[in-house]
Amino acid sequence: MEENTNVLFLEDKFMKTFKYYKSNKPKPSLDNVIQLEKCFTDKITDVTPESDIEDTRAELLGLKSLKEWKIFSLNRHPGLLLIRNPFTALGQRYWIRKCLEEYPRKPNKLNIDIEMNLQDWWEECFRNGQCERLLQKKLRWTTLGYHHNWDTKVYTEQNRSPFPEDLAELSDILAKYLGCSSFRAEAAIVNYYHMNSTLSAHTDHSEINLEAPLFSYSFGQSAIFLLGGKDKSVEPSAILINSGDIVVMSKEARLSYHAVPKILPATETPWDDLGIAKESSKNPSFKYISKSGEMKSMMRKNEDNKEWERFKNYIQESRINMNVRQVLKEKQDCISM
Ligand SMILES: O=C(O)CCC(=O)C(=O)O
Ligand SMILES: [Fe+2]
Repeated sequence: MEENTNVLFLEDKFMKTFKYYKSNKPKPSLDNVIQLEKCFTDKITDVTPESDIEDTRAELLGLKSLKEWKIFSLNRHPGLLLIRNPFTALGQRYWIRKCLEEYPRKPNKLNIDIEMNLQDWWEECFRNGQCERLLQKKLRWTTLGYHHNWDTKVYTEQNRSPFPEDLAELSDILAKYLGCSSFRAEAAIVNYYHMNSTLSAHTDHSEINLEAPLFSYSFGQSAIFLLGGKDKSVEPSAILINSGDIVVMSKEARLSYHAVPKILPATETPWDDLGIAKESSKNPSFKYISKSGEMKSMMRKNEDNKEWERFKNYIQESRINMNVRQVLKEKQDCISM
C-alpha cells in the first residue's frame, strides 16, 4: 500500500525535461545536451572496438569502412550506444531518397492512409510538375515489414509486407559489427519530422523479442533525443543527434522511455559533401539483397545533383528517422494466433 502511494506521487521528471527542450520562448540552453563532437568525457565513453574487421558490403550500402566508425556508450544508460555518422555523403543521399521515394509506396502503410489512398505518395507530391508542399508535409510515418499497429500495439501475420532488402542488409552489417549476428530486421517505423515536430515520451515494447536491440538511423536536420529509464520519474539525458548518427537501444536501455522534444537546424549538411567517388571494385555477397548490380547504380544515381535536387529540398527542412526492430524470437518464424 505504502509503495503504491509512493508511485502515485513520483514526479514526472521526463515530462519536465521534455517541456524544457520543446519550448521556443524561452529557448532552451544546450549546455547540458550531450554532443558527440564535443568533449563530454564525464557523460560518455568511447567504446570503439579495436579490431580490423571489415565488411565488404559496407561501401555499397553507403557506409564508411568499419575502421573509421566511432562508437560511444552513455555512462548513465547502460545498453545505449551512439555511433557517430558512419555514412558516406552518397550513403546519406541514398537512404534519404529511399525514405521519400520508395518506402512510402504501397503496400507499406502511411499515416495519411486514413485520409487518402495513395499508391505512391512521393510521385503524387510532384504530379503537376511542381511540389505539393501541403501533401509533402502530411507524411509523418511509414511502416515496413510487420506493420506497427498504433491502436492495438500488436503485430500480426495479416498486417505484414516484405521488409526492404537494403535496410535489412544495412542492419545486418551493424548487428554483426556490434556482435549480435542473430539480429533480423523485421519491422520498421520511418518517422518524418518538420522543424516544429515532436515525438512524445514512449517505450517500444510491442515486439515479441525484447532482447534484440533496436536500431535508429537519423538523417537530415538535427534533433534533441531524450533518454530516460523504466518509468518517467527518471530524469532523462538529452543527446544531440546529427545526420547519419545511429542510436542503438539494447539491454537495459531497450525498454527505456525516450522522446524527441526538438528539431534543430543542422549546422553541417554531410549529404552535400560529395568527394570524388571512385568506382567501387567490390562485389560482395549479400545476405538479403537479391539484385546486387542494381545496388551500385542506385547508389551512384544520386551523384547527379539534378537527380538529387527534390530530395535535397525536402531534407533541408526535415528530419527522417528509420527505427528498425526484430519482432520474432531467434528460432521463431511467424506469429501464431
Ligand atoms: O526519431 C527518433 O529519433 C525516435 C523515433 C522513435 O522513438 C520511434 O520510432 O519509436
Ligand atoms: Fe521509440
